[in-house]
Amino acid sequence: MTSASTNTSPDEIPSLYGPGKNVKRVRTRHLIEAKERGEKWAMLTSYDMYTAALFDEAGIPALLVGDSAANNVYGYETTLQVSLDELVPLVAAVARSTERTLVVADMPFGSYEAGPAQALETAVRFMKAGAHAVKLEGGRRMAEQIRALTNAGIPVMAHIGFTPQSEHAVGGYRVQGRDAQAAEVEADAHAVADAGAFAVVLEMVTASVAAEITKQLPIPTIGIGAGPDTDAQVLVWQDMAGLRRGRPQRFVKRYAEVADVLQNAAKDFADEVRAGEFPTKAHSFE
Ligand SMILES: Nc1nc(=O)c2c([nH]1)NC[C@@H]1CN(c3ccc(C(=O)N[C@@H](CCC(=O)O)C(=O)O)cc3)CN21
Ligand SMILES: CC(C)C(=O)C(=O)O
Ligand SMILES: [Mg+2]
Repeated sequence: MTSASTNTSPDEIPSLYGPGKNVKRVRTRHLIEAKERGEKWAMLTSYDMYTAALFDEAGIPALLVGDSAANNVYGYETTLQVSLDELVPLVAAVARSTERTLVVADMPFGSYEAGPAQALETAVRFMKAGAHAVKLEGGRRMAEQIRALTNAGIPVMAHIGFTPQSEHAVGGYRVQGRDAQAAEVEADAHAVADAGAFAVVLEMVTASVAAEITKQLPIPTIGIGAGPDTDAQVLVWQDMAGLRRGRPQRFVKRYAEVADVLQNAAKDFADEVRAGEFPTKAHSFE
């Protein structure tokens, strides 16, 4: 994609691939090197061409095609309902629309739990669609899958702490790592790093446990509701940009009110059509 849609030159972007870095395509090693330099970075979700191109041009070094497409694209109640067939075309669209960002495909519920062979089959579909890495939920219990994918040349981002796909086993949306549970989350973090994961998402983990894990692991930690001390942060873009209405989760900060902008545009359009003000001669053909 060209930069026609923004006026930001790639050279001005203060990021992993900013001035002097000249990184053509962000690789997993760049994210690991950023940790070594103490450079923090941001990941966003993306599920379509325009957001992918805009976030790529904005210097976001990693984009996640999340299974959160379930409730942010497809209108399902939870992530449990979205299928691999529904996610593959979104991964392909994001991959086609970006030049430099690392595209991570989130493996949906039911597409990897059966074992390494199933996980490999799923990951291969995503890589053929254009992904550069895959993500899966689970710590110690997914070590075999992480190792199998890594051995096949597929970078794996792990996801521990609160794992939405296991909502029903976990007993709801609950903060992980309090009290005695801290040791469990830490054991998961070490297990995924030892199994070969290049990064790990920590979701709704207490800030102190996330900080401790971040200090101990050689790979970057990416927090969502995990406090300020992880190496990176991730948010669902519709939450971050205020496209999703309603009370945001505690861990969300809204950086725009896109819902208002978009709805006002729709209202203005409809008002002008009703009033006979649109289209004018300028929008018409002789
Ligand atoms: N739009 C969206 N944002 C997300 O962050 C997100 C998704 N969708 N879908 C997949 C998962 C589900 N996630 C979620 C969704 C809701 C809460 C939530 O309601 N949290 C409340 C209560 C936490 C508590 O019980 O203490 C909060 O206020 O943070 C948390 C994680 C994170 N992911
Ligand atoms: C919230 C992030 C980490 C995620 O897994 C998703 O968007 O599906
Ligand atoms: Mg997910």
